[in-house]
Amino acid sequence: MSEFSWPPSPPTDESDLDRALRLQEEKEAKKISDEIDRAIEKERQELKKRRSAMRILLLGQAESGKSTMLKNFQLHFAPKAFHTEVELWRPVIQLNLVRSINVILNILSSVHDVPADPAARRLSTRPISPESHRLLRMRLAPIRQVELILTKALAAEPAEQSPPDVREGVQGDGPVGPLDVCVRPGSEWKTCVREAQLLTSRGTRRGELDNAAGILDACREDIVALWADPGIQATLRAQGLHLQNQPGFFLDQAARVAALDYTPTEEDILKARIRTTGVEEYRVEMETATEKGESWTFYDVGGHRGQRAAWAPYFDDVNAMVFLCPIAGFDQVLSEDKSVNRLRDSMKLWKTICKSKALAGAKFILLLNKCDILKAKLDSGIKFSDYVTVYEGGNTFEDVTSYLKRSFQVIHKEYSPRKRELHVHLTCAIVCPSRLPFVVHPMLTRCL
Ligand SMILES: Nc1nc2c(ncn2[C@@H]2O[C@H](COP(=O)(O)OP(=O)(O)OP(=O)(O)O)[C@@H](O)[C@H]2O)c(=O)[nH]1
Ligand SMILES: [Mg+2]
Repeated sequence: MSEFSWPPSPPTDESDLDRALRLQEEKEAKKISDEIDRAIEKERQELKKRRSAMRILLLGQAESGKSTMLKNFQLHFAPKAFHTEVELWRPVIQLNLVRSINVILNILSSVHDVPADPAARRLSTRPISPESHRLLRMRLAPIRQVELILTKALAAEPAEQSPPDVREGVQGDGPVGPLDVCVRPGSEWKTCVREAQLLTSRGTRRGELDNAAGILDACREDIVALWADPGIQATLRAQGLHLQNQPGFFLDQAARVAALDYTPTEEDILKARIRTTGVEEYRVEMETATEKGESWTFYDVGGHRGQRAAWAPYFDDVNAMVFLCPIAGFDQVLSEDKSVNRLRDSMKLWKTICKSKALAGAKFILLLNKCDILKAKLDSGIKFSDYVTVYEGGNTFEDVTSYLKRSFQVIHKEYSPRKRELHVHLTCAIVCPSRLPFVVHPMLTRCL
């Protein structure tokens, strides 16, 4: 036995009385130690129970990154559950890709002359489409069928086809913009995809999803050529279209996404776009060693203006509120109201949330999101002060973000019904592995 082992070995000359006393002391010591262990375990269980009761509300305007932040959180804390759903995201991402392709095809047909009949061509005032574009459009015509198949498989709403208006923040007038994938509330779309995939795996007949994947694969080279074509890029620029900054942009990954054996990566899933409708409840059953056994409930809301009335019933009952502001939207307008600047809408919304008495007891976390796009915009020369005219600082990422941080903090201080701590972070929700869970989790844990 080592000299440090406990309890120490009794002396060799121990008398009967000493032995009885020693055994008594050891019994007492064990009792105390067991009590301490029990108290620690009880505290641990109680903490776990309280954490299980953790309810977090995610708020922010549409496309601010709420659902993405939740996916990122799941990826980190419940990776097994996240990975069981990888296959379900394939048709969503394919649909995201296909909608971008169809937007380009719509634009090409709206700016170029198409009539095959020479007489009609002569009468048209529109520029003649280059032969290469005409051929691409012809060969990519089956992509419209793919959009129909995937829209049906996801039980999604069909997208507006015209006008093909996807300038910054302008996604058509209709309820579903040409790039937005809008499915039924909750995870019903997952059930639909599961059913469609089951049909395919039974092999009784070729599933619709297989047909869609087959067409996409056959069109792969043309899709890549469409996006790489300098003439098409120039047309998009001339129309003020920056598809790269739009949600669910996968054209730069087309060769991979359109392949028959495509499997979504974690990053693809974070980039995939599905518009949230209503308020969706998600339970994240934590799998990581320290948090194992805990279950956190998130309420992920739809951020479109028409959805915001549904938020209020959830205010009373949450421990924490995470507000996302997509700060890259300073030069964009809302898709639902083109007269409203996105950043201004976010600030107004923030003020309303700060003022809310029902949320007065909740901890607040503010995530200034889409920092990657903000940086790219500022670096490309877009002037922040052209859109926020009161801003007099430099056009650097650091200057702009510290101004935004201050502005949000001032609103919070001024309008909160009572003094409350505010945690503010600059984030990019599509990065993985991300710092986001490490930032958000400790702050949420402190809310208990
Ligand atoms: N580049 C970039 N894209 C992001 C970031 N965060 C989210 N996105 C993308 O932005 C799009 C919209 O994000 P969502 O999470 O669906 O937005 P939301 O707030 O849930 O929107 P609603 O459900 O309509 O309220 C998705 O395609 C995301 O992948 C980010 O930090 N950077
Ligand atoms: Mg959402």
